[in-house]
Amino acid sequence: MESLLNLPVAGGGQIRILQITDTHLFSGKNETLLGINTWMSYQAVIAAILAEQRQYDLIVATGDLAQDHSAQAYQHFVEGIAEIPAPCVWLPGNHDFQPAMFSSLLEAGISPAKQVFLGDNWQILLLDSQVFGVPHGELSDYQLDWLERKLAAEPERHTLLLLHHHPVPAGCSWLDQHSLRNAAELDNVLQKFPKVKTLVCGHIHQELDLDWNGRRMLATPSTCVQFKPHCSNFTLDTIEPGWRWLELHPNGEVTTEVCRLKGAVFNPDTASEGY
Ligand SMILES: Nc1ncnc2c1ncn2[C@@H]1O[C@@H]2COP(=O)(O)O[C@H]2[C@H]1O
Ligand SMILES: [Fe+2]
Repeated sequence: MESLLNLPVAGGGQIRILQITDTHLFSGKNETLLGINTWMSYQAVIAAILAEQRQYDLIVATGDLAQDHSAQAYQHFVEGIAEIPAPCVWLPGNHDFQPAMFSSLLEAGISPAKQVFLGDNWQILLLDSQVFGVPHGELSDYQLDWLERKLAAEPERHTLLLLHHHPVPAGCSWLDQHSLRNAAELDNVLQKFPKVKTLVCGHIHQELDLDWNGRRMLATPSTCVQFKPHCSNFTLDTIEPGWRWLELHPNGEVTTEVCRLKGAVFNPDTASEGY
């Protein structure tokens, strides 16, 4: 688990990251979540990413990759991601089953590294905020200590911090009960490290770009169902599945954009009340 991935960066030092999140895949490729076939929407997202012809140095998968705990679901994830010519790293979400996730992804050559050096200026740290069996998140003392050690050991590097659960209210009260419960403890650690300016999460199935005590907190659409922003009760959105690219600049700045599929091909069952 302590393994470090050290990736060279070509050209002018710009680092190009692709974020894929909340694929919610099943063991069967015909299974659906709230009316959307998650394998088909994932495949459509991968095809759209390839059609854009952007180059990536790294893919980050930010949790809820499987919906049913099965090894096959993780193998389906690999089948899709293998089409994009870049290494991939991952972290778990509330729905993931880490024994199957770890071994299926490792067997496919996907590194379990939770620290990635990208050239000389940047690192990516991936946190595990899963509390097994419940939708909300929490960072264990081990995770918080690990984070502090990794940040303290690399004071010159800019750090992009990834975790599944949102540490700041998203504005949907039904989702905010499932947020990172001990965000204040994360904040305490990060206050010592002002070079951590950007956090990226998944989980809330919507695009978000908020300030969190002077840091930027980004959230990204799922590759399947979308949740409607600013709703108190569970509400699906009919906006298309998506993904995010990020460019990390040598001076610590981050450029980013969310992209979505075109055309209303994947229509969720808006009458459903949860899962
Ligand atoms: N109707 C609901 N009310 C509250 N939470 C829900 C509802 N339906 C699903 N959830 C949980 O909310 C979570 C938000 O995103 P997840 O994909 O992690 O998984 C979801 C479920 O665990
Ligand atoms: Fe989640």
